[in-house]
Amino acid sequence: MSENLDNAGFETRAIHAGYAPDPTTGAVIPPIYATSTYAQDGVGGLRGGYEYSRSANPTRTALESTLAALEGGAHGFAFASGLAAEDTLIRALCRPGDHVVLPDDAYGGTFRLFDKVATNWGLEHSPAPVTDVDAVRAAIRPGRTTLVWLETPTNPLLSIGDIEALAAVAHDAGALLVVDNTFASSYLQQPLALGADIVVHSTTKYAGGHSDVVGGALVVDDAGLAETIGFHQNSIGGVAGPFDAWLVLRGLKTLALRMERHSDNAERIADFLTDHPAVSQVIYPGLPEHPGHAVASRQMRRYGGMVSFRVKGGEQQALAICAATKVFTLGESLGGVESLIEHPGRMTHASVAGTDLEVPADLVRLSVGIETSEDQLADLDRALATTV
Ligand SMILES: C=C(NCc1c(COP(=O)(O)O)cnc(C)c1O)C(=O)O
Repeated sequence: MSENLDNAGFETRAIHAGYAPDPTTGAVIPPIYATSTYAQDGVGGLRGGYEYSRSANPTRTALESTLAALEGGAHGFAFASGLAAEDTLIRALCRPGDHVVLPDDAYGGTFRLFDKVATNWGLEHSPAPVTDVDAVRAAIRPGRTTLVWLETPTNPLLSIGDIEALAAVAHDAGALLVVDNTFASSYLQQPLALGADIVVHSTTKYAGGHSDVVGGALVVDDAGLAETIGFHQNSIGGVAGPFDAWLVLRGLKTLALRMERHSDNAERIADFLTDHPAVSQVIYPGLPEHPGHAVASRQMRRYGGMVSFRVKGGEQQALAICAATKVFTLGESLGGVESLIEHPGRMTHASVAGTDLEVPADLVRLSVGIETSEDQLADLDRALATTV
C-alpha cells in the first residue's frame, strides 16, 4: 500500500493509492493475479491474508483500495458489474417488507432490478423526483424505508439531486442515502463528503473509461456498513475478476484527464445543440437554463460528458439521427473514450416502457467522447441536417 496519500490531490491518488511498487520486483503496476487459491503455511497459515480469490485477490485489493481513495471513503468493493454491486448492496441492507425510494428517472436496469427481481422477495419501492426534496421526503415510509436511492445526474434525463439535502432527509427518517455516481465519476463529484452513506459505480463506464471491461463498485466510510457489504460480497460471490480489476485500475489512472476532456467537448456540443433548428430541448447540467444548474455547480467540479436532447419530429426523427452519425457510434453504454449515441426509449430504457420511468420517444442520449471536438460537431451537424 502506498504511503498515506490522504492529503494528496485526486490525480496523485489515482496513480499512487492502492498499490506500492512490489518490494521484491519493483513492479510499479500490480500484477494480474490469475489465481483462485493460495498456498498456506500450515492450516490457516495465510501469506498476506489471501486464501481464495472470491474472498480476496491482490489485484482486486489494489482496485478496491484505489476506488475508496478516489471517493474519499475507507472501504471499497469491486464487482463483476454495476448491477452486481447494486444487487449485493440491496441484499446486504434490505429485508422483506422494507421499502426503497428510487429516482423517477434512473438507469432502466436499476429499476428492473428493483421492480422485477427484488420485489420477488418482498422489497417494495416507490419513485420520486430527485429534484424535489419534499417529494422524496413524502415518498418515505416511516419505519420501513431503508434506502433513499439517488442518481445525480440521472440517466438519461440528467436531473440533479441535492446530495446534502437528500442525505439529511434520509437520515432524519433513519434511512441511508445511496448515490449512484456513475454519470459524474469520482473526479467530478464526491457524494460521501456531502453526506451520502454509500456510493455505487458502474465501473464499466468512466472509471474503466475505454469500453473494454464490465464492472461495478461500492464505496463506504462506515466500518459497520463495510463489514456487512464485505460479508455479502464474499457470500454472494459477484466479484470482479483479476483481469477486469486490472483494466479498471488502469482506467482510473487517467480519469481526471479524461473527465476534463469529456466535459470540454460536452459543453461545446450542448451550446451547438441549443441553437439548432432540429432540436426542441437540450438537457445538460452545465447550461444555465438547466433546472439543476445551481446545485450541479455547487456539488460538481464540472458537468460531465453526458448530453441528452429532444428533437422536433418525434421518435422517427430521433431514430434517424441515431442512424446517421459516424463519429458517434450507435450503441448502449457510456463513459468510454469513443463517442456513443443512443435512443433510450428503444435501447437502454426499453425495460421501463409503460412504467413511471418511461422516457420521451423523441429523446437522444450522447456519451461525448474525447475525439477532436470539431469532428464531433461536424458529425452531429451532418446527422441533424438529414432530419430538418
Ligand atoms: C449500460 C448503461 N448503464 C449502466 C448503469 C448501471 C449498471 O451498470 P452495469 O455495469 O451495466 O451492470 C448502473 N448505474 C448506472 C447509472 C448505469 O448507467 C447505459 O445507460 O447505457
